Amino acid sequence: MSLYTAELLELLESKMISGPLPSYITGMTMDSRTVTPGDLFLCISGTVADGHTYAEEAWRRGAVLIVAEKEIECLPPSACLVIVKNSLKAMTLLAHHFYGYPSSRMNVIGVTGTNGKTTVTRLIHDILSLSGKKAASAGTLGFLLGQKLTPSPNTTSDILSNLQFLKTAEEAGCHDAAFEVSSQGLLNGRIDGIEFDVAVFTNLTHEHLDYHRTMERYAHAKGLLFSQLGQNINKKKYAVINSDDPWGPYFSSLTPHETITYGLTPSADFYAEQMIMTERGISFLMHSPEGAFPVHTQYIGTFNVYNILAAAAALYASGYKVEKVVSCLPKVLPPAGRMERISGTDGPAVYVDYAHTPDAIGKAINSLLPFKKGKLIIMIGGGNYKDPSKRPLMAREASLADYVVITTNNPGLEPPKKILANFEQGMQHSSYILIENRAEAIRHAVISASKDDIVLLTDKGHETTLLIGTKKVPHSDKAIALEALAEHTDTLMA
Ligand SMILES: CC(=O)N[C@H]1[C@@H](OP(=O)(O)OP(=O)(O)OC[C@H]2O[C@@H](n3ccc(=O)[nH]c3=O)[C@H](O)[C@@H]2O)O[C@H](CO)[C@@H](O)[C@@H]1O[C@H](C)C(=O)N[C@@H](C)C(=O)N[C@H](CCC(=O)O)C(=O)O
Ligand SMILES: Nc1ncnc2c1ncn2[C@@H]1O[C@H](COP(=O)(O)OP(=O)(O)OP(=O)(O)O)[C@@H](O)[C@H]1O
Repeated sequence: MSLYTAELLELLESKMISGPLPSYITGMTMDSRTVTPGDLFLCISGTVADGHTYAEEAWRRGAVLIVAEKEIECLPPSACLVIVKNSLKAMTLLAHHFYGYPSSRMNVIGVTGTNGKTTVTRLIHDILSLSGKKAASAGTLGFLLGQKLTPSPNTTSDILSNLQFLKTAEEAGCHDAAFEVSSQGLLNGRIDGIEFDVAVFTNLTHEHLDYHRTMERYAHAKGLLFSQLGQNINKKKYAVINSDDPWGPYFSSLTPHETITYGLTPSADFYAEQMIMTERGISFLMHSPEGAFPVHTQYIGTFNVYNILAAAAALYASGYKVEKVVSCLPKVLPPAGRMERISGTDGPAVYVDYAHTPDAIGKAINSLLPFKKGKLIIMIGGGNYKDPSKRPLMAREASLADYVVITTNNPGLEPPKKILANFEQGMQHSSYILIENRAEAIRHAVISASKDDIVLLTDKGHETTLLIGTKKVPHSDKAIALEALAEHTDTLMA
């Protein structure tokens, strides 16, 4: 793939060019470590590093054009440097042109909210795949095209990666793509200019307040997705809104486009009733603008009823028949590490989950309470200075369980004792224990369980590393729990 440089640079209003302009570029990157010969390298000033300091390395690796915000002295005169006012904005403009505006021809669904983004995007992806379509989704679990998964460091990746993914998806014959859209991603321009056709709001509760400071500012950041949806009023687009969430009306008000609501109340366009919960999954009757359909799923928890309604409403807004969507649901598996039951039928029931907000902890516990025969044991954790204000609230929700194991997760450079003390402030009863080491905490939670008990390990889900100090070490809640469980079940059965 290549593009004439002169055509590309015409997009930039004010720029200063020095050095000989190459005729064309063959790629674009903002990371010197990924430069291949013929690339355009964009210097971005980040929070940890400054891309301008890597310009010379990029040039040595074969970048033929450097776009930056200032002069770069170490570049040789033979290098072509284009100076712009804002390289992030320039990158967005250039990238849309370079990748050929794929979102304008595709159906792009953006999913935002505090909890449920991964679950809803994966539901959309898997339902489409099961109905024989090539589907794409992007989020915390990575970029998924068909069944090919490429990991990504962020929930919402940078604009270059997003556009490259959309282009690859379009070329692979994919018409629909579902993106998880985080508040940080929105504020940092990671989805700027992408033409969304459907924007989904799941819920808004306490999270990331170290970053946003207030719920109003957090809501404003998430709302940018809905404002972006409103930019092209000539095209039919939809906002899909959880009408049971107190923030629902705020998000609907941000777009002039049609709103489709979902929830558990009959006034919603998509609503659920007659819910039957078993340990194997939820069944319910889904009312929709196309009629009522019985739904059977392998998901557990009322919160997943909301996620399923959100996915169904988003697919309906995308032109798919509700009956077809519902017919695929029994085969859709929940994403890895989300209320994933890792134990068999002998011994305690052990679940690995990704709940890391007060709301999610409360909902995860409530989803298991109907099946409780003995004790419910929960493990909660946190670390690395990530929104310490949510910790006492998480502990308060965790107090719904009979026994609470409080531990760290990715402690990073934060003192473990301080993390545990933060959680301890919110405990509502005295049946809890503080264990700094996460692996030890998992083993303790599992061996404290009797045959009829339930163990819920939260906060880590699918992740496979643990940040200790500045080092990432391999770690899996699931693997440690399975090992402890195998030994413990033998003892219980002996
Ligand atoms: C604070 C923050 O948002 N950081 C994001 C940001 O990194 P940054 O601006 O700090 O980048 P940097 O490391 O300083 O580097 C600056 C520039 O130098 C370049 N560089 C750097 C090193 C080098 O050798 N060569 C080189 O060219 C980099 O490629 C970059 O262009 O841009 C990077 C690329 O897009 C992101 O991966 C990174 O996310 C970090 C990992 C992160 O943890 N972000 C969090 C806050 C976040 O965004 N979280 C939300 C999830 C929220 C949720 O749902 O829970 C998310 O969407 O992931
Ligand atoms: N609709 C929901 N309401 C409340 N809690 C939910 C909901 N959906 C999922 N959860 C809880 O949140 C956890 C994370 O779910 P999911 O990964 O779908 O959310 P997310 O928004 O993608 O999170 P993140 O952006 O942090 O990756 C789940 O393991 C579950 O405990």
